[in-house]
Amino acid sequence: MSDKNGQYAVETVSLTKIFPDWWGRAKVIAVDDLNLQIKHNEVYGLLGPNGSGKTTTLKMLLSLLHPSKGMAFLLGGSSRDTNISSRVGYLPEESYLYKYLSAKETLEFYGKIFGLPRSVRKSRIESLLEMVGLAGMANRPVGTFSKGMARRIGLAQALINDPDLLILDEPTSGMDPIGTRQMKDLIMKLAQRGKTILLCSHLLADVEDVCDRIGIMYGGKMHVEGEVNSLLQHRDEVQIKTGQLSENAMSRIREIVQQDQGECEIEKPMDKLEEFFVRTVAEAQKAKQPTSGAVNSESATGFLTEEEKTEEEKESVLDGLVGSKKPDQPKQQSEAETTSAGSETEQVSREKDKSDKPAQKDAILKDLTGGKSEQAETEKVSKSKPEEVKPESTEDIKDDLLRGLMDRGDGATDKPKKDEQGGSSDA
Ligand SMILES: Nc1ncnc2c1ncn2[C@@H]1O[C@H](COP(=O)(O)OP(=O)(O)OP(=O)(O)O)[C@@H](O)[C@H]1O
Repeated sequence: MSDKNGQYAVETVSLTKIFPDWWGRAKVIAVDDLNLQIKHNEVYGLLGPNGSGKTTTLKMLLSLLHPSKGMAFLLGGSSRDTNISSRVGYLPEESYLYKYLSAKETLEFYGKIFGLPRSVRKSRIESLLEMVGLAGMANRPVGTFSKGMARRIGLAQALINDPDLLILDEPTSGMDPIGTRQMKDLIMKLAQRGKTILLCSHLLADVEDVCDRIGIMYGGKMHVEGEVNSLLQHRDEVQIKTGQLSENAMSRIREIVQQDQGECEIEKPMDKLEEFFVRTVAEAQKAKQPTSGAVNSESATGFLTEEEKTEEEKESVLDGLVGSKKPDQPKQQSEAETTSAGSETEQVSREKDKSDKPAQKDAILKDLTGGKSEQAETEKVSKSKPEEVKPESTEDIKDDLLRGLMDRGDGATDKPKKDEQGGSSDA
Protein backbone atom coordinates (compact mmCIF):
# COMPACT_ATOMS: atom_id res chain seq x y z
CA MET A 1 0.00 0.00 0.00
CA SER A 2 2.73 2.47 0.85
CA ASP A 3 4.85 3.91 -1.90
CA LYS A 4 8.05 2.07 -1.02
CA ASN A 5 9.25 1.82 -4.60
CA GLY A 6 8.84 5.51 -5.22
CA GLN A 7 6.31 4.80 -7.94
CA TYR A 8 4.76 8.16 -7.22
CA ALA A 9 6.38 11.50 -6.58
CA VAL A 10 3.60 12.27 -4.11
CA GLU A 11 1.28 9.81 -2.43
CA THR A 12 -1.09 10.14 0.48
CA VAL A 13 -2.96 7.26 2.10
CA SER A 14 -6.13 8.17 4.01
CA LEU A 15 -4.48 11.43 5.00
CA THR A 16 -6.57 13.24 7.58
CA LYS A 17 -6.09 16.35 9.67
CA ILE A 18 -8.44 17.27 12.48
CA PHE A 19 -7.77 20.49 14.32
CA PRO A 20 -9.05 20.09 17.87
CA ASP A 21 -10.43 22.87 20.06
CA TRP A 22 -9.09 23.83 23.49
CA TRP A 23 -10.74 20.81 25.08
CA GLY A 24 -9.37 18.35 22.56
CA ARG A 25 -12.68 17.91 20.78
CA ALA A 26 -12.64 17.87 16.96
CA LYS A 27 -13.08 21.45 15.80
CA VAL A 28 -12.31 21.35 12.10
CA ILE A 29 -11.78 18.38 9.80
CA ALA A 30 -9.43 20.22 7.49
CA VAL A 31 -8.39 17.18 5.41
CA ASP A 32 -10.56 14.12 5.32
CA ASP A 33 -9.29 10.72 4.17
CA LEU A 34 -7.31 12.05 1.23
CA ASN A 35 -5.78 9.59 -1.23
CA LEU A 36 -3.59 11.48 -3.66
CA GLN A 37 -1.23 10.01 -6.22
CA ILE A 38 0.99 12.21 -8.37
CA LYS A 39 3.27 10.56 -10.88
CA HIS A 40 6.86 11.59 -11.48
CA ASN A 41 7.21 14.45 -13.96
CA GLU A 42 3.56 15.42 -13.66
CA VAL A 43 2.35 18.98 -13.17
CA TYR A 44 -0.57 18.62 -10.77
CA GLY A 45 -2.90 21.41 -9.69
CA LEU A 46 -4.60 21.14 -6.30
CA LEU A 47 -7.65 23.39 -6.37
CA GLY A 48 -10.52 24.21 -4.08
CA PRO A 49 -12.32 27.11 -2.47
CA ASN A 50 -10.96 28.88 0.62
CA GLY A 51 -10.68 26.57 3.57
CA SER A 52 -11.00 23.37 1.54
CA GLY A 53 -7.77 21.93 2.95
CA LYS A 54 -5.14 22.58 0.27
CA THR A 55 -2.53 24.29 2.42
CA THR A 56 -3.08 21.84 5.27
CA THR A 57 -2.43 19.01 2.78
CA LEU A 58 0.80 20.64 1.58
CA LYS A 59 1.93 21.19 5.15
CA MET A 60 1.36 17.55 6.02
CA LEU A 61 3.24 16.48 2.89
CA LEU A 62 6.15 18.61 4.04
CA SER A 63 5.89 17.36 7.66
CA LEU A 64 5.17 20.88 8.85
CA LEU A 65 1.96 19.48 10.34
CA HIS A 66 1.42 16.08 11.87
CA PRO A 67 -1.46 14.09 10.33
CA SER A 68 -4.27 13.02 12.67
CA LYS A 69 -4.53 9.85 10.59
CA GLY A 70 -3.01 8.36 7.45
CA MET A 71 0.35 8.76 5.76
CA ALA A 72 2.09 10.97 3.26
CA PHE A 73 5.00 10.05 1.02
CA LEU A 74 7.20 12.26 -1.08
CA LEU A 75 9.58 10.68 -3.59
CA GLY A 76 8.99 7.32 -1.99
CA GLY A 77 9.77 8.35 1.57
CA SER A 78 8.93 10.78 4.31
CA SER A 79 9.83 14.42 4.06
CA ARG A 80 11.20 14.06 7.61
CA ASP A 81 14.06 12.16 6.01
CA THR A 82 16.70 14.71 4.99
CA ASN A 83 17.58 12.59 1.95
CA ILE A 84 14.03 13.24 0.77
CA SER A 85 13.59 16.84 1.95
CA SER A 86 16.84 17.83 0.22
CA ARG A 87 15.16 16.86 -3.08
CA VAL A 88 12.08 18.97 -2.47
CA GLY A 89 11.58 22.69 -3.11
CA TYR A 90 8.74 24.61 -1.47
CA LEU A 91 7.32 28.01 -2.25
CA PRO A 92 4.95 28.84 0.63
CA GLU A 93 1.82 30.92 0.19
CA GLU A 94 3.56 33.73 2.07
CA SER A 95 7.30 33.87 1.55
CA TYR A 96 9.00 34.07 4.93
CA LEU A 97 11.90 36.32 4.13
CA TYR A 98 14.31 38.18 6.40
CA LYS A 99 13.48 41.63 5.22
CA TYR A 100 16.92 43.12 5.91
CA LEU A 101 18.77 40.46 3.94
CA SER A 102 19.46 41.24 0.31
CA ALA A 103 18.23 38.94 -2.45
CA LYS A 104 21.71 37.46 -2.73
CA GLU A 105 22.10 37.00 1.03
CA THR A 106 18.68 35.35 1.18
CA LEU A 107 19.73 32.75 -1.37
CA GLU A 108 23.11 32.36 0.38
CA PHE A 109 21.21 31.61 3.58
CA TYR A 110 19.07 28.90 1.98
CA GLY A 111 22.02 27.52 0.01
CA LYS A 112 23.89 27.06 3.28
CA ILE A 113 20.90 25.31 4.86
CA PHE A 114 21.08 22.77 2.05
CA GLY A 115 24.85 22.46 2.58
CA LEU A 116 25.75 23.59 -0.92
CA PRO A 117 29.49 24.22 -1.29
CA ARG A 118 30.50 27.87 -1.68
CA SER A 119 31.39 27.59 -5.40
CA VAL A 120 28.09 25.86 -6.21
CA ARG A 121 26.18 28.45 -4.19
CA LYS A 122 27.87 31.29 -5.99
CA SER A 123 27.08 30.06 -9.49
CA ARG A 124 23.55 28.88 -8.66
CA ILE A 125 22.68 32.13 -6.94
CA GLU A 126 23.86 34.16 -9.91
CA SER A 127 21.93 31.98 -12.34
CA LEU A 128 18.80 31.94 -10.19
CA LEU A 129 18.78 35.69 -9.74
CA GLU A 130 19.22 36.03 -13.47
CA MET A 131 16.44 33.54 -14.13
CA VAL A 132 13.88 35.25 -11.91
CA GLY A 133 14.81 38.70 -13.14
CA LEU A 134 16.37 40.03 -9.97
CA ALA A 135 20.04 40.10 -10.98
CA GLY A 136 20.00 43.89 -11.02
CA MET A 137 18.61 43.93 -7.49
CA ALA A 138 20.87 41.29 -5.97
CA ASN A 139 22.04 43.58 -3.20
CA ARG A 140 18.76 45.17 -2.35
CA PRO A 141 17.01 44.20 0.92
CA VAL A 142 14.09 41.90 0.18
CA GLY A 143 11.97 43.91 2.61
CA THR A 144 11.79 46.61 -0.05
CA PHE A 145 10.54 44.20 -2.71
CA SER A 146 7.05 44.38 -4.18
CA LYS A 147 4.78 41.35 -3.76
CA GLY A 148 5.60 40.09 -7.24
CA MET A 149 9.32 40.46 -6.62
CA ALA A 150 8.98 38.63 -3.29
CA ARG A 151 7.32 35.81 -5.24
CA ARG A 152 10.28 35.74 -7.59
CA ILE A 153 12.86 35.51 -4.81
CA GLY A 154 10.64 32.88 -3.17
CA LEU A 155 10.78 30.84 -6.36
CA ALA A 156 14.57 31.21 -6.56
CA GLN A 157 14.76 30.00 -2.95
CA ALA A 158 12.58 26.99 -3.80
CA LEU A 159 14.95 26.09 -6.64
CA ILE A 160 18.23 26.62 -4.79
CA ASN A 161 18.74 22.87 -4.20
CA ASP A 162 17.78 21.81 -7.75
CA PRO A 163 14.80 19.86 -6.37
CA ASP A 164 13.16 16.90 -8.10
CA LEU A 165 9.80 17.85 -6.64
CA LEU A 166 8.60 21.43 -6.49
CA ILE A 167 5.64 22.36 -4.30
CA LEU A 168 4.26 25.79 -5.13
CA ASP A 169 1.51 27.45 -3.10
CA GLU A 170 -0.06 30.25 -5.16
CA PRO A 171 3.04 30.75 -7.35
CA THR A 172 1.61 33.62 -9.40
CA SER A 173 -0.14 35.56 -6.65
CA GLY A 174 0.79 39.23 -6.75
CA MET A 175 2.43 38.92 -10.15
CA ASP A 176 1.37 41.06 -13.06
CA PRO A 177 0.11 39.32 -16.24
CA ILE A 178 3.50 39.27 -17.89
CA GLY A 179 5.27 37.95 -14.80
CA THR A 180 2.48 35.37 -14.52
CA ARG A 181 2.94 34.29 -18.11
CA GLN A 182 6.67 33.96 -17.59
CA MET A 183 6.19 32.02 -14.36
CA LYS A 184 3.94 29.60 -16.26
CA ASP A 185 6.57 29.26 -18.98
CA LEU A 186 9.16 28.48 -16.37
CA ILE A 187 6.97 25.84 -14.70
CA MET A 188 6.52 24.14 -18.07
CA LYS A 189 10.24 24.33 -18.80
CA LEU A 190 11.03 22.76 -15.44
CA ALA A 191 8.54 20.00 -16.14
CA GLN A 192 10.17 19.41 -19.51
CA ARG A 193 13.37 18.80 -17.60
CA GLY A 194 11.88 16.07 -15.50
CA LYS A 195 10.69 17.96 -12.43
CA THR A 196 7.44 17.03 -10.71
CA ILE A 197 5.37 20.04 -9.77
CA LEU A 198 2.48 20.23 -7.34
CA LEU A 199 0.84 23.62 -7.24
CA CYS A 200 -2.10 25.23 -5.49
CA SER A 201 -3.75 28.23 -7.06
CA HIS A 202 -7.02 30.07 -7.23
CA LEU A 203 -6.10 31.42 -10.66
CA LEU A 204 -7.80 28.80 -12.75
CA ALA A 205 -6.56 30.07 -16.11
CA ASP A 206 -3.00 29.60 -14.88
CA VAL A 207 -3.72 26.11 -13.66
CA GLU A 208 -5.41 25.21 -16.92
CA ASP A 209 -2.39 26.38 -18.91
CA VAL A 210 0.29 24.44 -17.04
CA CYS A 211 -1.23 21.40 -15.34
CA ASP A 212 -1.50 17.89 -16.72
CA ARG A 213 -3.96 16.88 -14.01
CA ILE A 214 -5.99 18.66 -11.42
CA GLY A 215 -7.86 17.71 -8.27
CA ILE A 216 -10.61 19.85 -6.78
CA MET A 217 -10.99 19.64 -3.00
CA TYR A 218 -14.10 20.56 -1.06
CA GLY A 219 -14.52 20.30 2.70
CA GLY A 220 -11.22 18.47 3.03
CA LYS A 221 -12.18 15.76 0.55
CA MET A 222 -11.14 15.23 -3.04
CA HIS A 223 -14.21 16.01 -5.06
CA VAL A 224 -13.10 15.64 -8.68
CA GLU A 225 -9.81 14.58 -10.17
CA GLY A 226 -8.58 14.04 -13.70
CA GLU A 227 -6.66 15.24 -16.73
CA VAL A 228 -7.32 18.86 -17.52
CA ASN A 229 -8.13 18.15 -21.17
CA SER A 230 -10.60 15.40 -20.46
CA LEU A 231 -12.31 17.31 -17.65
CA LEU A 232 -12.78 20.43 -19.74
CA GLN A 233 -13.54 18.97 -23.14
CA HIS A 234 -17.12 19.30 -24.41
CA ARG A 235 -17.71 15.78 -25.65
CA ASP A 236 -20.94 16.51 -27.44
CA GLU A 237 -19.69 19.43 -29.54
CA VAL A 238 -17.14 19.96 -32.30
CA GLN A 239 -15.36 23.14 -33.23
CA ILE A 240 -13.97 23.72 -36.72
CA LYS A 241 -11.39 26.47 -37.23
CA THR A 242 -10.93 28.01 -40.67
CA GLY A 243 -9.51 31.17 -42.16
CA GLN A 244 -11.75 33.98 -43.38
CA LEU A 245 -14.95 32.63 -45.00
CA SER A 246 -17.31 34.28 -47.49
CA GLU A 247 -20.97 34.81 -46.59
CA ASN A 248 -21.84 32.23 -49.23
CA ALA A 249 -19.54 29.60 -47.70
CA MET A 250 -20.93 30.27 -44.22
CA SER A 251 -24.54 29.86 -45.30
CA ARG A 252 -23.68 26.60 -47.09
CA ILE A 253 -22.01 25.30 -43.91
CA ARG A 254 -25.11 26.24 -41.92
CA GLU A 255 -27.29 24.38 -44.38
CA ILE A 256 -25.13 21.24 -44.15
CA VAL A 257 -25.11 21.27 -40.34
CA GLN A 258 -28.85 21.94 -40.17
CA GLN A 259 -29.51 19.01 -42.49
CA ASP A 260 -27.40 16.80 -40.24
CA GLN A 261 -28.12 17.95 -36.68
CA GLY A 262 -29.97 21.18 -36.62
CA GLU A 263 -27.73 23.64 -34.69
CA CYS A 264 -24.77 25.68 -35.84
CA GLU A 265 -23.15 28.84 -34.49
CA ILE A 266 -20.54 30.65 -36.50
CA GLU A 267 -18.61 33.36 -34.73
CA LYS A 268 -15.23 35.07 -34.81
CA PRO A 269 -12.70 33.60 -32.38
CA MET A 270 -11.68 35.77 -29.43
CA ASP A 271 -8.25 36.28 -27.86
CA LYS A 272 -7.81 35.58 -24.20
CA LEU A 273 -7.42 38.87 -22.33
CA GLU A 274 -4.02 37.70 -21.11
CA GLU A 275 -2.75 37.27 -24.68
CA PHE A 276 -4.15 40.63 -25.68
CA PHE A 277 -2.53 42.35 -22.69
CA VAL A 278 0.87 40.76 -23.24
CA ARG A 279 0.81 41.64 -26.95
CA THR A 280 -0.22 45.23 -26.30
CA VAL A 281 2.53 45.82 -23.75
CA ALA A 282 5.11 44.14 -25.98
CA GLU A 283 4.13 46.32 -28.93
CA ALA A 284 4.28 49.49 -26.85
CA GLN A 285 7.67 48.55 -25.57
CA LYS A 286 8.97 47.64 -28.99
CA ALA A 287 7.97 51.10 -30.16
CA LYS A 288 9.87 52.52 -27.16
CA GLN A 289 6.75 54.36 -26.16
CA PRO A 290 7.46 56.52 -23.10
CA THR A 291 5.67 55.30 -20.01
CA SER A 292 5.91 55.50 -16.28
CA GLY A 293 4.80 51.87 -15.95
CA ALA A 294 7.07 49.92 -18.28
CA VAL A 295 10.67 50.12 -19.34
CA ASN A 296 13.18 48.16 -21.36
CA SER A 297 15.10 46.38 -18.69
CA GLU A 298 18.76 47.12 -18.26
CA SER A 299 19.04 44.20 -15.92
CA ALA A 300 20.38 40.76 -16.52
CA THR A 301 18.40 38.36 -18.59
CA GLY A 302 16.35 35.34 -17.64
CA PHE A 303 12.93 33.82 -17.62
CA LEU A 304 11.14 36.26 -15.43
CA THR A 305 13.00 39.32 -16.64
CA GLU A 306 11.65 41.98 -18.85
CA GLU A 307 14.30 41.60 -21.46
CA GLU A 308 13.78 39.56 -24.59
CA LYS A 309 15.76 36.40 -24.52
CA THR A 310 16.11 33.71 -27.13
CA GLU A 311 15.01 30.16 -26.40
CA GLU A 312 18.67 29.05 -26.60
CA GLU A 313 19.73 31.61 -24.01
CA LYS A 314 16.91 30.56 -21.70
CA GLU A 315 17.83 26.90 -22.13
CA SER A 316 21.43 27.63 -21.27
CA VAL A 317 20.40 29.38 -18.03
CA LEU A 318 18.33 26.31 -17.16
CA ASP A 319 21.13 23.97 -18.19
CA GLY A 320 23.28 25.51 -15.50
CA LEU A 321 20.54 25.12 -12.90
CA VAL A 322 18.68 21.93 -13.71
CA GLY A 323 20.54 18.75 -14.42
CA SER A 324 17.95 16.26 -15.49
CA LYS A 325 16.56 17.18 -18.88
CA LYS A 326 14.14 14.64 -20.30
CA PRO A 327 13.90 15.32 -24.02
CA ASP A 328 11.95 12.12 -24.60
CA GLN A 329 9.04 13.39 -22.52
CA PRO A 330 7.77 16.37 -24.44
CA LYS A 331 5.41 18.52 -22.44
CA GLN A 332 2.90 20.96 -23.73
CA GLN A 333 4.86 23.80 -25.34
CA SER A 334 4.33 27.27 -24.10
CA GLU A 335 2.43 29.42 -26.49
CA ALA A 336 4.00 32.40 -24.86
CA GLU A 337 6.79 34.13 -26.64
CA THR A 338 8.14 35.78 -23.56
CA THR A 339 8.05 39.40 -24.28
CA SER A 340 10.02 42.32 -23.17
CA ALA A 341 7.73 44.30 -21.03
CA GLY A 342 7.91 46.20 -17.80
CA SER A 343 6.43 44.01 -15.13
CA GLU A 344 7.78 45.71 -12.06
CA THR A 345 7.74 49.42 -11.52
CA GLU A 346 11.02 49.14 -9.59
CA GLN A 347 12.74 48.95 -12.95
CA VAL A 348 11.34 52.32 -13.83
CA SER A 349 12.59 53.75 -10.59
CA ARG A 350 16.06 52.48 -11.27
CA GLU A 351 16.09 54.08 -14.70
CA LYS A 352 14.84 57.27 -13.20
CA ASP A 353 17.40 57.06 -10.40
CA LYS A 354 20.24 57.40 -12.87
CA SER A 355 19.35 60.95 -13.73
CA ASP A 356 17.76 62.14 -10.48
CA LYS A 357 19.87 60.51 -7.83
CA PRO A 358 23.04 62.69 -7.68
CA ALA A 359 21.11 65.91 -7.28
CA GLN A 360 18.61 64.32 -4.91
CA LYS A 361 21.40 62.81 -2.82
CA ASP A 362 23.25 66.07 -2.70
CA ALA A 363 20.18 67.85 -1.41
CA ILE A 364 19.52 65.20 1.22
CA LEU A 365 23.17 65.12 2.24
CA LYS A 366 23.11 68.84 2.77
CA ASP A 367 20.06 68.28 4.91
CA LEU A 368 21.76 65.55 6.92
CA THR A 369 25.24 67.03 7.29
CA GLY A 370 24.35 70.65 7.64
CA GLY A 371 25.65 71.46 4.19
CA LYS A 372 29.12 69.90 4.53
CA SER A 373 31.31 68.51 1.77
CA GLU A 374 28.64 66.69 -0.23
CA GLN A 375 30.96 65.51 -2.96
CA ALA A 376 33.32 63.69 -0.60
CA GLU A 377 30.50 62.09 1.34
CA THR A 378 28.76 60.95 -1.83
CA GLU A 379 31.98 59.39 -3.05
CA LYS A 380 32.37 57.56 0.24
CA VAL A 381 28.87 56.16 -0.03
CA SER A 382 29.29 54.99 -3.58
CA LYS A 383 32.64 53.39 -2.78
CA SER A 384 31.26 51.52 0.18
CA LYS A 385 28.37 50.08 -1.82
CA PRO A 386 29.53 49.77 -5.41
CA GLU A 387 26.81 47.51 -6.82
CA GLU A 388 23.86 48.34 -4.67
CA VAL A 389 20.69 49.27 -6.46
CA LYS A 390 19.55 52.37 -4.69
CA PRO A 391 16.11 52.44 -3.14
CA GLU A 392 13.64 54.93 -4.45
CA SER A 393 12.09 56.82 -1.63
CA THR A 394 13.63 59.84 0.00
CA GLU A 395 13.50 58.07 3.36
CA ASP A 396 15.38 55.11 1.91
CA ILE A 397 17.99 57.36 0.39
CA LYS A 398 18.40 59.08 3.75
CA ASP A 399 18.86 55.72 5.46
CA ASP A 400 21.27 54.65 2.79
CA LEU A 401 23.35 57.80 3.15
CA LEU A 402 23.29 57.70 6.92
CA ARG A 403 24.56 54.14 6.84
CA GLY A 404 27.30 55.22 4.43
CA LEU A 405 28.22 58.14 6.67
CA MET A 406 28.26 56.02 9.81
CA ASP A 407 30.02 53.06 8.24
CA ARG A 408 33.14 52.32 10.27
CA GLY A 409 34.55 50.22 7.45
CA ASP A 410 33.65 46.92 9.09
CA GLY A 411 30.23 46.78 7.52
CA ALA A 412 28.66 46.81 10.96
CA THR A 413 26.14 49.47 10.13
CA ASP A 414 24.86 47.52 7.14
CA LYS A 415 23.77 44.62 9.25
CA PRO A 416 20.26 44.53 10.65
CA LYS A 417 19.87 44.42 14.36
CA LYS A 418 18.90 40.97 15.52
CA ASP A 419 15.62 42.11 16.96
CA GLU A 420 14.76 43.91 13.74
CA GLN A 421 14.83 40.77 11.63
CA GLY A 422 11.31 39.87 10.74
CA GLY A 423 9.80 36.57 9.72
CA SER A 424 11.13 33.13 10.01
CA SER A 425 12.77 30.92 7.50
CA ASP A 426 11.42 27.93 5.77
CA ALA A 427 13.98 25.60 4.36
N1 LIG B 1 -3.93 25.82 12.76
C1 LIG B 1 -5.24 25.68 12.56
N2 LIG B 1 -6.10 25.57 13.59
C2 LIG B 1 -7.42 25.40 13.39
N3 LIG B 1 -7.98 25.33 12.17
C3 LIG B 1 -7.18 25.44 11.10
C4 LIG B 1 -5.76 25.63 11.23
N4 LIG B 1 -5.22 25.70 9.97
C5 LIG B 1 -6.25 25.57 9.12
N5 LIG B 1 -7.41 25.42 9.77
C6 LIG B 1 -8.73 25.23 9.19
O1 LIG B 1 -8.67 24.13 8.29
C7 LIG B 1 -9.47 24.35 7.16
C8 LIG B 1 -8.62 24.20 5.91
O2 LIG B 1 -7.68 25.28 5.86
P1 LIG B 1 -6.58 25.40 4.72
O3 LIG B 1 -5.71 26.56 5.06
O4 LIG B 1 -5.93 24.10 4.51
O5 LIG B 1 -7.50 25.73 3.45
P2 LIG B 1 -7.06 26.19 1.99
O6 LIG B 1 -7.81 25.31 1.04
O7 LIG B 1 -5.59 26.20 1.87
O8 LIG B 1 -7.66 27.65 1.98
P3 LIG B 1 -7.17 28.96 1.17
O9 LIG B 1 -7.57 28.75 -0.25
O10 LIG B 1 -7.97 30.04 1.81
O11 LIG B 1 -5.69 29.11 1.38
C9 LIG B 1 -10.08 25.74 7.34
O12 LIG B 1 -11.35 25.59 7.87
C10 LIG B 1 -9.16 26.39 8.34
O13 LIG B 1 -9.84 27.35 9.10
